[in-house]
Amino acid sequence: MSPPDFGSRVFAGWRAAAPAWDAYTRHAFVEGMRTGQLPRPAFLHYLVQDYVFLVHFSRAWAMGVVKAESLAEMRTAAATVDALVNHEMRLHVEVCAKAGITEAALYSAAEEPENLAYTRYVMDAGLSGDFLDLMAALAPCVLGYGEIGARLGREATSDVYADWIGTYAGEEYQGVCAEVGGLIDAAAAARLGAEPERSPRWDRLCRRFATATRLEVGFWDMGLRGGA
Ligand SMILES: Cc1ncc(CO)c(N)n1
Repeated sequence: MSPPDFGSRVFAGWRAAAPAWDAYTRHAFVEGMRTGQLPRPAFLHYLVQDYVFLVHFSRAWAMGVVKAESLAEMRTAAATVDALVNHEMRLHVEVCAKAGITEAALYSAAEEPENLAYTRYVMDAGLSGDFLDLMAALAPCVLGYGEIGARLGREATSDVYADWIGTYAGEEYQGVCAEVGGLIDAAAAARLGAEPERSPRWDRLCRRFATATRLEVGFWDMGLRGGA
């Protein structure tokens, strides 16, 4: 249950088929957090946008509760909503408070186009598809940050962004990733059978995952722009 695949065969397959995966997980923004060279204004711009991202991302996970087809799926989706709104977002609120940005200002921040595009794409995946379509759009976010966090936890050469790295490298977030990896495999097995790669739905699911991965690259690009 450890990165990079969090014990999930389906995630490993989707990840291998997403051309932009390394551009996402090794983006200049990520490397800037690793070395501490990322300009603070870029980080804060990203973090404010990410707060709004997480509001909509939580709504998308809540749609997972709606689209679940078993109590086990419902439980994991509900637990992920809780982890997002009651734990992960604490990072954003606390770091921004130190920079003089209130939670009310975070909640009402104007969304950048890259942010809008990504969250509404994920929401639409759930609205137009089933639980598995939704999971393919959600997976790059959850598990990508788990992979980035775990790597930076090992490889960071600076403690400037230790709060961020600690959130995603920490036991709690890594535990969410392991649980979501298991959820995805079970969801795929229930709908596509024991060899999901052979299902006629497989290519479309890979494309969804690859598109969400490209939107993650855009999100980091947007963050860097905030430092200019
Ligand atoms: C853009 C983005 N992707 C993934 C995560 C992880 O939840 C996040 N906080 N923000």
